[in-house]
Amino acid sequence: MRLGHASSLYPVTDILARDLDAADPLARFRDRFVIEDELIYLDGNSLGRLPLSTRERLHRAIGEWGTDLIRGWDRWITLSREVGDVLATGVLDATPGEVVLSDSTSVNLYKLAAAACAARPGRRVIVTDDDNFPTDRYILQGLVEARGMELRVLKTDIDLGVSAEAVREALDPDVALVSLSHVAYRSGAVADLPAITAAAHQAGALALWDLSHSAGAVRVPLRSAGADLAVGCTYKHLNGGPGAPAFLYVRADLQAELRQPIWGWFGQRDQFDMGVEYDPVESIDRFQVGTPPVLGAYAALEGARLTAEAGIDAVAAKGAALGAYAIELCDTWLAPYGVVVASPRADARRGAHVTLRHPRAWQLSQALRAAGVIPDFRTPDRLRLGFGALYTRFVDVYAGLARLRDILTADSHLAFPERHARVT
Ligand SMILES: Cc1ncc(COP(=O)(O)O)c(C=O)c1O
Ligand SMILES: Nc1c(O)cccc1C(=O)C[C@H](N)C(=O)O
Repeated sequence: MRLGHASSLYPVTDILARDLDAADPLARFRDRFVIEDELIYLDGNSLGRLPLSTRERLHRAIGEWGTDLIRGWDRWITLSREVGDVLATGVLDATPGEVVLSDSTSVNLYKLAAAACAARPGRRVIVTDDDNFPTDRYILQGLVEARGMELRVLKTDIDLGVSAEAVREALDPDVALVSLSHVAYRSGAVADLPAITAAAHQAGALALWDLSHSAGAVRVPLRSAGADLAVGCTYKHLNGGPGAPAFLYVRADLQAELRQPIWGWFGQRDQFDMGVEYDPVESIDRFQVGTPPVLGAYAALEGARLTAEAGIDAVAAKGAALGAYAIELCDTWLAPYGVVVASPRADARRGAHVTLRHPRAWQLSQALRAAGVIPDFRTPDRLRLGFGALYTRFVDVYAGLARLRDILTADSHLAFPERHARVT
């Protein structure tokens, strides 16, 4: 599906949107989700929609709890690996045995960052950027404080993301780890994972990627880039549901070498022998900690399977096309009202969300909600529109931006109170 780039291609009717939906190879996947109203949901990159199969699977899982009781663990005990393998092969371009479902993204980031630093003794710097997601920055701040290390924070253009050049300049023999987001949460900018990973390796450092906004949205070239480490959530583009467990990736040849700091019994060799001393297995399981949340893991499994079934290439192409269409409509309709595209314009440099800048973004977000459109507000003045390739239609993008245009035309957002500045 290709979009042109001349605004004149977009007449102020929804005919093109309807044509694009008619030609969309993923259109049939929308029926696989619970969608019971006319809401225009453009926030799937905070929380994805509920797949029908997940609702059904969770009912079944609860039934299994009721009848199987402790015997259910015969199956549940390997569920985290089962989901990991679906993610590895169907979503992330990794190998079975390199990904496991575990904990939250925050906790996984801590585990892998600490393991990486321990594997590079004598090096005292972690490199990140000032627009990395808050939890990433906080986890790294805590880690360097605890280990007597230093956090080297790159200044980023928040619309364009972190550049490989900037990372290269920050590297020296003191750097143990580079920890960045692949797709930036605010702008959707895609970092050059292969180039940055290669630069980190050249400097003798490891690279750790947060894939929360990438998994199920864009291709993640872990294998071809020789990526070391990654973490990410399953509740955004993977539609795993609120609080669904996160995943972590460790390249196969690094697994036995790395030692993570939370020594739990789910990483232990012969777990049910209840050994006295911690003796972790050599596989990806050594990065697990404790009992997995089984219901959330089933939800993550169904979500991951849906993306794998659709195919990540088709998913990425649709996300890019929806974004390109939103950008065109913004240029055509919204630019005269002072709305500026605050995401990379090139499809290859953008994930599955588009961010718009406007001084009254908060009020616009409230007015949109009142008009049946759910966007996200992000500080300081950003309206973020997330596209779920499996369920967002081009007519949704059209209607969402048409309502934004109407709000701006009527100044109806001014009726909503201003947001008191809070720094994030
Ligand atoms: C890039 C990124 N990392 C991490 C998180 C959240 O991590 P956690 O699930 O641990 O709250 C988010 C969103 O909440 C995110 O966008
Ligand atoms: N994880 C979230 C939560 O627990 C509550 C509200 C929102 C979220 C999000 O996912 C926010 C999202 N990561 C973001 O990029 O802004």
